[in-house]
Amino acid sequence: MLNVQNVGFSIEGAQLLQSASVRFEAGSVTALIGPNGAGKSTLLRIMAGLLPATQGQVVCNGAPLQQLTLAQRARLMAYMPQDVPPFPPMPVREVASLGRLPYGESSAQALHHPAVAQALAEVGLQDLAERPASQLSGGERARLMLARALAVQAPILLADEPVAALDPAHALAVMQVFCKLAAQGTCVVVVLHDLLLATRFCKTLVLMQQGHVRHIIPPARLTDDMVRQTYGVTTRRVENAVVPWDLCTAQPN
Ligand SMILES: Nc1ncnc2c1ncn2[C@@H]1O[C@H](COP(=O)(O)OP(=O)(O)OP(=O)(O)O)[C@@H](O)[C@H]1O
Repeated sequence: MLNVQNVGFSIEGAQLLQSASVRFEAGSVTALIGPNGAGKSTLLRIMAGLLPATQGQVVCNGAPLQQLTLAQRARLMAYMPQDVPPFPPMPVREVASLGRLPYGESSAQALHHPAVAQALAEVGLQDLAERPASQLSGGERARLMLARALAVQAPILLADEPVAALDPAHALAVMQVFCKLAAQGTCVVVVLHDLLLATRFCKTLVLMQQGHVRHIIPPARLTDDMVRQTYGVTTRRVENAVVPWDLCTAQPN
């Protein structure tokens, strides 16, 4: 569905992404994992068409991304950014309804579209729907950004650290929503630092380090050595999921 072909990105002499090639399939949840500064957000932003690749291309359903119009892209892909901006004092429901903008609906239609109510319920914000968004806590703001993306009901969902600010219950609920969407055919790509959630819920892991895609593997093939070499931490296992456990005495490669 989304084919990243030999994509690189450099700026002011710094090579942030090196010849990345990854295919993201419909009906699956893929995690982009890797340490701070590995290039995960850069790759996600290029996939969303928000940053132009300086090498290679992203092909979406057979068409290079730059051949799609902005309107086509907006309906095809929903994007949740890593940084949540301060919201104006408009109601939570209205912020979520901005996800309907790509469809040219009136604000009233968008506000009452079932996708908006569903998105708010999926992130557990239905009871705060009429509250000014400016009053939300950090985790609630992150959930609202996700609700706005979910309200698009796009076949591709790109989310940058959607659970980083969430408590365990909401983080689990959001991962379950991603799995449900994947089961309905959505291509979900999510940047995660939580290896437990990544290995438990995602079908594929794309392990990045220093601008390189190091491994594209199912969670079962994520070895302790890979984690040690990439993050400099030891691991424990809970069922089949990986938990970072201790700092290695040796520096990571
Ligand atoms: N304009 C720039 N010039 C030079 N380096 C930059 C520029 N913008 C970003 N970088 C660097 O590019 C690297 C990749 O950034 P990116 O945001 O993609 O990392 P990330 O894997 O998402 O990290 P994190 O987990 O911390 O969010 C970082 O080391 C960052 O400092």
